[in-house]
Amino acid sequence: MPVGRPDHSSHRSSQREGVITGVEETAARLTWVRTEQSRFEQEALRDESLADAYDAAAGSPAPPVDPAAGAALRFLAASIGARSVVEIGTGYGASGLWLLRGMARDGILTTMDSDAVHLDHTRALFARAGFGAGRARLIRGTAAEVLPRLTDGGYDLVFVDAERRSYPEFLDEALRLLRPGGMVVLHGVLAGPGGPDGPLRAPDPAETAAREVIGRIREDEAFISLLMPLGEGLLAAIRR
Ligand SMILES: C[S@@+](CC[C@H](N)C(=O)[O-])C[C@H]1O[C@@H](n2cnc3c(N)ncnc32)[C@H](O)[C@@H]1O
Repeated sequence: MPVGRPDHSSHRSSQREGVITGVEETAARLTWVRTEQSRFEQEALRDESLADAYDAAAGSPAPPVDPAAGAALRFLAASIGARSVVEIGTGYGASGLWLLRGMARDGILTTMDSDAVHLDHTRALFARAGFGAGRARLIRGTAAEVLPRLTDGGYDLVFVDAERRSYPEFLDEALRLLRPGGMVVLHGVLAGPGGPDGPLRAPDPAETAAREVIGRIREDEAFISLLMPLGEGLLAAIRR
């Protein structure tokens, strides 16, 4: 019986089918993930105050954390029963509201922004949401001006969402402010078109700074850390 070339065609077509099935499964899974995420987002936006914050920030140069990242902030604040929280970068108040919703009922949020218009908007927003002056301190100024006035070791959580090129300095300040076991959370650490091997373009100072804090936190055994691909990248770390 002549021995012909082995026929791989059925194997190839079943491989192709396998690949197609795999692609379809991945696509179906992604659709499901997006659907569930958007359900969470829709749920969050039923909260009128949050919806106001997102409306006010739309198209502004102070983009809010997206609802998935906001829900993570609320969760993190609740998980440590945060009573004293510092926020760098108030914006139009979305992240502040998420934090307040997770904090202990008598917790106080200290939030700062260099822009008075953002603070005025957020003060009114917080008041409408039931968080008056007793629950939130809104301070006008740059982080460099305000942070040195805050007490060492006095805070449970520090959230950073402003001027990424200053993240290394903000991390140093956050570590000074946190009590032992406190948590620092930085937003935007995965923003930008960079990739694992570095972008094929001139280095961007904001991205370089973000990479520096990711590296510092990852390599320092004093931290228990978590990098979440939510929003523009949320990096949380607890200092033992
Ligand atoms: C990305 S927005 C914050 C969005 C806000 N966290 C939210 O989720 O709604 C950044 C904010 O930081 C403020 N900002 C930028 N650089 C700052 C600095 N060095 N110190 C204090 N605020 C700063 C801007 O005015 C802007 O309102």
